Amino acid sequence: MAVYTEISDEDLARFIRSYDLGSLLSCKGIAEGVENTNYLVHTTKGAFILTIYEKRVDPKDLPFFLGLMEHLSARGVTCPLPVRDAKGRVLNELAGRHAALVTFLEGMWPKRPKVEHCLELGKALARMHVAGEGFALHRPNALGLLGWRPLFDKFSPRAEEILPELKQLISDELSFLEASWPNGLPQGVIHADLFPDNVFFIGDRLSGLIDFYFACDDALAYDIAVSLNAWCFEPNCHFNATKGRALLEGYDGVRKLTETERNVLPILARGAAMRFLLTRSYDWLNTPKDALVARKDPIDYVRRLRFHQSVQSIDNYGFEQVR
Ligand SMILES: Nc1ncnc2c1ncn2[C@@H]1O[C@H](COP(=O)(O)OP(=O)(O)O)[C@@H](O)[C@H]1O
Ligand SMILES: N[C@@H](CCOP(=O)(O)O)C(=O)O
Repeated sequence: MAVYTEISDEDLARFIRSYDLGSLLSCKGIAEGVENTNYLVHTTKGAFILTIYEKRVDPKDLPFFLGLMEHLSARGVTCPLPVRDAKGRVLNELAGRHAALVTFLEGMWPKRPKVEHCLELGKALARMHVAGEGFALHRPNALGLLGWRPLFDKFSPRAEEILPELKQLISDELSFLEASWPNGLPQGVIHADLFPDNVFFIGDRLSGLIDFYFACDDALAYDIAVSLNAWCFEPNCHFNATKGRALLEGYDGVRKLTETERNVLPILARGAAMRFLLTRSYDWLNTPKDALVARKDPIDYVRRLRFHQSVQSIDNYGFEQVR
């Protein structure tokens, strides 16, 4: 459950009155999610998501995230659209924190993604990358290569509480990644957290993307690596080459991958596995036991990392065999 900040009825009523959204009908905390507090709000003018920004969101990044959703939405990507208040502002305050209202998207996220979902996801990711071109604001990836070691340093003395060999594994892998990380790849705005729970479907049709709060400027192919890890492994952490191939084919049909981008996917996938292994490990060790949030298991990302370490070359992922 991700409701960190409770709001009083008076504060909520005052907040909603500052928008031209009619009368407040209901407001319910949303159980899903990890990072921010979300409420589903109904007014006489429709359904909206009220987000109160929590610990990991730096307030100076909020204009980037909210502006990006406006930019993408204006270019045909179905994503939440920030709502402006009577004074034209998208960013407000509630319960002493930064807060915004965005439009509600219909759809459900796929709990067990199928090959067809991966194909549609690949297309949507590429469309988002193309639509992101020309976005005026910039944000470096705070959880990119340069951010990994400082994050590891924050929990490394306790890493063995998760797995005895975790400290050595991360330390060796960071040295490898720092020495081999590719430069010069095509750059753009990436989502950086496009997991199944951030992609909605109505039936087999992809109906929208949400949760742009890790979006940043980085290598476009790194975003594919994040999604390969999140969508193409089975619950037992075995890689599903058919799903991987569908994701890549969907992507490539909209935005052609360069030869170099294809060839470096294995190392980008190792980096993407490292990024989520680090944040999950940090959260595993630091989330209070009574917090109303479901911690994500770091071990799933140890398994993904070990898989990519064993594969090394794009030719060994089994994409060709499923042709
Ligand atoms: N615009 C939206 N439309 C519909 N549901 C949404 C929207 N934004 C968030 N949600 C709901 O809130 C949940 C958590 O949102 P998310 O942005 O992933 O939170 P967090 O950033 O805290 O992880 C989602 O799984 C979804 O159920
Ligand atoms: N996707 C991350 C956690 C962030 O959660 P989200 O609800 O913001 O997508 C992970 O799985 O580690």
